[in-house]
Amino acid sequence: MALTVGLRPLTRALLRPWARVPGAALGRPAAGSGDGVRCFGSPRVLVEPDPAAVGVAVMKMRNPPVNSLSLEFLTELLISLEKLENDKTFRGIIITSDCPGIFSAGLDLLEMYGRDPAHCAEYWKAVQELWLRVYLSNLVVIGAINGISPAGGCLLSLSCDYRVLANNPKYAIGLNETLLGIIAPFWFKDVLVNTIGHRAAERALQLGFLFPPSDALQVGIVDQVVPEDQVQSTARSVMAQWLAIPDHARQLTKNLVRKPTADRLLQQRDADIQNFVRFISRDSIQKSLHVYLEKLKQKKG
Ligand SMILES: CCCCCCCCCCCC/C=C/CC(=O)SCCNC(=O)CCNC(=O)[C@H](O)C(C)(C)COP(=O)(O)OP(=O)(O)OC[C@H]1O[C@@H](n2cnc3c(N)ncnc32)[C@H](O)[C@@H]1OP(=O)(O)O
Repeated sequence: MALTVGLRPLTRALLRPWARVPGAALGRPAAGSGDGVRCFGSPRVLVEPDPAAVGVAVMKMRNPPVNSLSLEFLTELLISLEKLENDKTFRGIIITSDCPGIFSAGLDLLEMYGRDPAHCAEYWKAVQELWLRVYLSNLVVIGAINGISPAGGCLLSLSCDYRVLANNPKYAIGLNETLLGIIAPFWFKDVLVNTIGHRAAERALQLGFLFPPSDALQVGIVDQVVPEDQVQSTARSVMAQWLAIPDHARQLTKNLVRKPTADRLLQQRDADIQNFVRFISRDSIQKSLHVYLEKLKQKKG
């Protein structure tokens, strides 16, 4: 039976079909242009132009305590990314965190636990949308990963064009869904397989590996590991290298490489939402989430 996905006005305004082709005309006015200071403020997403690099924006996630991807946070991220995408003065974004020690704790478990099917459907649609937005962005997207990034946080990192991870043993990265008693959806899995290969992904996904920096570099889930105080400067240097390539050639090539993976979701978005809602609504899955949330609470003592 088809689910009725009732979207709230803000989310509805934001979420629209994906048909972006690199180089295609973008239909919205340039956000923030004309005032000389392009700064797309929102409560949880700080976006400012990089003072040291023309055409580069730094996007800082600040949804304390752990940058969990709640529906509101996802919506703000989407709005900021759309503004940047539509502002032709920007060619690249560095995504980083404003929460010390945490890049992102992944999807907000409270959006999936004890919620009704309509809410879960709306939430999952926003998760899909953020992934598509980042994964298919025409901009160069560099992840300056300055904290731990499990599950959805790892997917966000994997969707960047390049990942720089701070060398701190606490900053583990990986798709750890099985540790929560849930599973990574096929498009999370596809992105991991594309990045680290089939066999490594098979092990990592089943065992819910969270790779510390040295292992993360070795398996290829990140591209570079650098001292913590050099993450931002390294991301800037890498950005300069990527921006040296003509945009149209880079964008078309990115699309060539990434479109087949994105299309697998685009061709079955509604079915994916229905599968998610059915799965997450199961008693056994809700029980697993409850146990995991309790463990997080108890950890505090
Ligand atoms: C055949 C069937 C087919 C079906 C197909 C459908 C497939 C669909 C399947 C479903 C897929 C769902 C995918 C989910 C992906 C995810 O992203 S799940 C989230 C995974 N995240 C985590 O495991 C991280 C959990 N958090 C932590 O490990 C720690 O919090 C931390 C290491 C990030 C930080 O530690 P610390 O600094 O010590 O802070 P804490 O005290 O632990 O946390 C502070 C505060 O935040 C709350 N919190 C932490 N993480 C989350 C989160 N992800 N969501 C919501 N809330 C979170 C934590 O409970 C604390 O809250 P309180 O202060 O106690 O209120």
